[in-house]
Amino acid sequence: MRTSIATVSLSGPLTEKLTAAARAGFDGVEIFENDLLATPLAPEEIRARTADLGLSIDLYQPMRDIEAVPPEEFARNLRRARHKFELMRRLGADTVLVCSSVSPLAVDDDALAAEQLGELAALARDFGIRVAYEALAWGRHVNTYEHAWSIVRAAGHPALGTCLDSFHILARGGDPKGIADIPGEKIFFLQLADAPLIAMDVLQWSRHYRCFPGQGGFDLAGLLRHVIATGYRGPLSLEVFNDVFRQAEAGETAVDARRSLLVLQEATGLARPPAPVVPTGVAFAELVTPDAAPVTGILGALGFTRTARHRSKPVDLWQQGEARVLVNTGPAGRRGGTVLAAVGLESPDPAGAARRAESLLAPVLPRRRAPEDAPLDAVAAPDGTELFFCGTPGSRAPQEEGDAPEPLDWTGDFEPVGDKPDGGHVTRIDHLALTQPWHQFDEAALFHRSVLGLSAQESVDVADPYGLHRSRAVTSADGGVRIALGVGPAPSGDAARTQHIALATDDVVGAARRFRAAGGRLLPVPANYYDDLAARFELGDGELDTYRELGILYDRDESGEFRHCYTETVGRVFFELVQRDGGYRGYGAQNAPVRLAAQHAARPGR
Ligand SMILES: O=C(O)c1ccc(O)c(O)c1
Ligand SMILES: [Mg+2]
Repeated sequence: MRTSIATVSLSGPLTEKLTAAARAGFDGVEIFENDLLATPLAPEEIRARTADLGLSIDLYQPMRDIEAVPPEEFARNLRRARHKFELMRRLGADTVLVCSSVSPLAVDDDALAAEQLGELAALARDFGIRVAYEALAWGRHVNTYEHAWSIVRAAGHPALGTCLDSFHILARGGDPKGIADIPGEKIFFLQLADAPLIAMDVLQWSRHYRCFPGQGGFDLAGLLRHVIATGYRGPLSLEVFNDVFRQAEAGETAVDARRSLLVLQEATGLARPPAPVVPTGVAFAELVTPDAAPVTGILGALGFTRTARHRSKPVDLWQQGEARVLVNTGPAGRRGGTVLAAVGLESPDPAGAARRAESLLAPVLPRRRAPEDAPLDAVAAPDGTELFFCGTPGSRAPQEEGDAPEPLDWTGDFEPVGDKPDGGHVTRIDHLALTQPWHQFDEAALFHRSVLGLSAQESVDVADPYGLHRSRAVTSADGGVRIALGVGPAPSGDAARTQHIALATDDVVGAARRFRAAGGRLLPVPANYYDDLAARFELGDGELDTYRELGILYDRDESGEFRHCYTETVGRVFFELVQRDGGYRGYGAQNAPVRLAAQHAARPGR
């Protein structure tokens, strides 16, 4: 089916919105009246511009407060409509959206509404235009899709149909089953928007918090199935009023938007992108840094050993158990300080994972970053983190003739340096925590969920001394891959977007002691935290003292316990040591405000 996006969903002047929509691969746009009023382009120029970009103008909107009004008012409305129909003729747009009246002049009289909408449709038909009548959730008398449809049916005019908008239907708790009662050819337009499930005034909710399908809590796939069943074959159009998208870069938002539609189309059988290939583990985390010493000092104190060096680049492999950290001092590090620039994901089918990613519009990175590198498939996540699809441990290039020569084992690029591991306490990477740019949190969650096939957990808010920090983990079923996506208080520059590598250990006390004995500095935690811990939990003898001494934080849920502590921060990056016991699945969110405050306090200059 054709895809479309409302210009109100994107930021910038109309021309930028159109370019962004076209580049992201949309087939058409809904032009919002405000965008038209504000552009210096004549309607004919907009028409030419959209045509050049390969876009159709699928809808002009909105026309407001038309129906169920006294005759003299309706005469004025028709005059207004005639102007707009003339404009639409110049634009080359053939469908206009009329939303249900919010005017105090409107009366609760369906017969009058039907009669006047019929008259409007008769006028529209003279211009070759169709009228799509939409129930706003806060319409004065008409606020459900069933009601709007019953008026359209009563009017019985071929140029009058209805426009369904998922937000208005689902925000009021409407049942989309009834959509099946509408003949497909009378659904003139379909607008799709999701929204987070928050209790608030429906108009404010609609105008500020809509989001793209899959980013909120509505069952859009369920609704869409009902619409498809009617035989509707018009565009799937995104109409998303959102305060963040109004500010974010239009090109990025448009890609996020199109990805959301692809995922929705997949969920409803309208599209068949390559199936997701869920990663099974973290092959490596790669730090890029202008100066290796601070990072390798921490890694060494944590018990990591430099086991190998890249054959041709200034990249070292530091390893402990199954945890592998690459330290790259190449040119990239001279730009942005110390950052977690790349993640290697172990995949049972790296090429399939890459095909999935590409089909969902993930930017594909060159397979070889240098001629001597193993040709790994890689894509960029929304925050720019490079994701490499690596083979699973032990996987080799297919050896038989005709097989693609894929050296899936990236470690082949590395030459052992002979240093032997000396027995630290770290076993593997438990999770990676990546703070996202302020405007990309929802996009990042949808990206990791849909592109990588990970499951998104509940989003949690934690207090930071300078604002709120939101966090949402995306994980594989067995916890082999866990990525905690976060977003800090806005506006936060790149430097404030911390990233951390959480390292699993079976003995966090031993690991912390080893780190300290080797000269590492753990994040100090205030005494008040431990007084509170004593009040909340009955811990064993001496346990609390040990935690207090080392700065270990503690949490417990129904299924298990969590103990964790933090290193100092280098550039944007720090490390966490975590010990999970029992089936604890969280990340210590309860402790995050204390940790965030301690990190602020530890910043140089405070
Ligand atoms: O918020 C509004 O006014 C508005 C306008 C047009 C729409 O299609 C809509 O869903 C809402
Ligand atoms: Mg709408």
